Amino acid sequence: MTDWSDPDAIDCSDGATFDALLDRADTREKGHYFEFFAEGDELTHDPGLRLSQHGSEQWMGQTLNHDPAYWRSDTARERGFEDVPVHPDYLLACVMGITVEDLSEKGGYFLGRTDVEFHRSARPGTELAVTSRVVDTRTSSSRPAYGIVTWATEGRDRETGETLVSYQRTNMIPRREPAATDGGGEATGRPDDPDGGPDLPETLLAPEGGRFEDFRDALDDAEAESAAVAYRHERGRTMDDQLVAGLPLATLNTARQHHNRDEMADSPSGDIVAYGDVTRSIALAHARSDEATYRERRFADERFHSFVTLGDTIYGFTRVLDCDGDAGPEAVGAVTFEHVAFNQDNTPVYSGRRTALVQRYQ
Ligand SMILES: CC(C)(COP(=O)(O)OP(=O)(O)OC[C@H]1O[C@@H](n2cnc3c(N)ncnc32)[C@H](O)[C@@H]1OP(=O)(O)O)[C@@H](O)C(=O)NCCC(=O)NCCSC(=O)C[C@](C)(O)C(=O)O
Repeated sequence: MTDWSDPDAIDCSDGATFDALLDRADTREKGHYFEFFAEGDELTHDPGLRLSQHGSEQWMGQTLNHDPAYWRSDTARERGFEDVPVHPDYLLACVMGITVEDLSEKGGYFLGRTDVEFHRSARPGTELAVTSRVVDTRTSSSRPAYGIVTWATEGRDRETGETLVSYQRTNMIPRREPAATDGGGEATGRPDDPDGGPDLPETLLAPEGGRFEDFRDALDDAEAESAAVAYRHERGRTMDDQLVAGLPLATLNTARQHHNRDEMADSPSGDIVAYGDVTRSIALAHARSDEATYRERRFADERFHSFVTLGDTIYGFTRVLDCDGDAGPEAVGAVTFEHVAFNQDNTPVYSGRRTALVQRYQ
């Protein structure tokens, strides 16, 4: 009779026997299926994460976000920070990263996010406390293997209890008992146009520079010429392993989509995909490199339209929607942009509206 306490009871040299053994073993599952979530449920996310200067600098370097206020104390102070804070994209990615184990580790893709508000900046060393509330659940009509869940999430400073950032995000989440298989067709790669809104005019203007007045003057010119203020950014960034797998893991984002090629081979994307926050941060970096950003304010209507996989290159396109000269301190004005990230085939992969305070000419 086999002695099951014998360390040699598992014969690793015999592939077929081991295969049969795996077949009989239950898998201790991670994450939750769609059915787990009920509207109104509150979840406290336990993974500890301390925002670090290294993490922030690594994120900024890899995503091309080079705003000196997040690297250097002299510029940080000039811009009204007490000290060098972590970059807001890193903060947001970390707050979301540590929710993944509870909310979306089971799989299914990040579809969109809205009402992203930065309440205060965070210093390196801040320990996070993150909670989420289930806002909405519904089954997907086009992809019966999935449900669609929306959560409201708040990231706080664990020591002071102050809210740092809050948002609502929506994911596809696999159903425990899918109505059918995947059910959906290939992603179209075309952004939805929920309003069926008008196309952009023929004439697209670019602002002369990156200061508040440049955006305001461009909008005034565009109105006079029935044009739009919309332009491309020159830089591109090819998705390598560090971006696709490394950065999400550094934020404790355990979604298999980013680091398990084996599991993802049978998924709708067929391969690992970039964390949405990495893709968006790269496109925003391209846009910020063409503007004198003072402070990030808020994001709305963020959508992830198509997969980004290893080897794809991310470019940015920006449209200026609005300028508000009365917002924020005297030396700045608020500009609302629509940013689109697109790949080497000009396929949009992300879009979202962003309001930032932008410096004026002194
Ligand atoms: C997923 C794909 C294949 C679906 O492609 P499709 O052609 O089926 O597309 P769809 O029409 O855009 O959407 C399917 C359903 O979702 C709904 N929907 C869509 N957007 C929203 C939204 N914002 N709010 C509410 N609902 C939304 C939409 O209304 C529809 O509902 P229906 O099935 O009942 O008709 C396609 O959209 C795609 O390729 N998207 C890109 C996904 C992606 O790469 N996301 C980022 C990476 S995953 C990630 O970062 C993971 C993370 C952060 O780690 C982690 O959550 O754990």
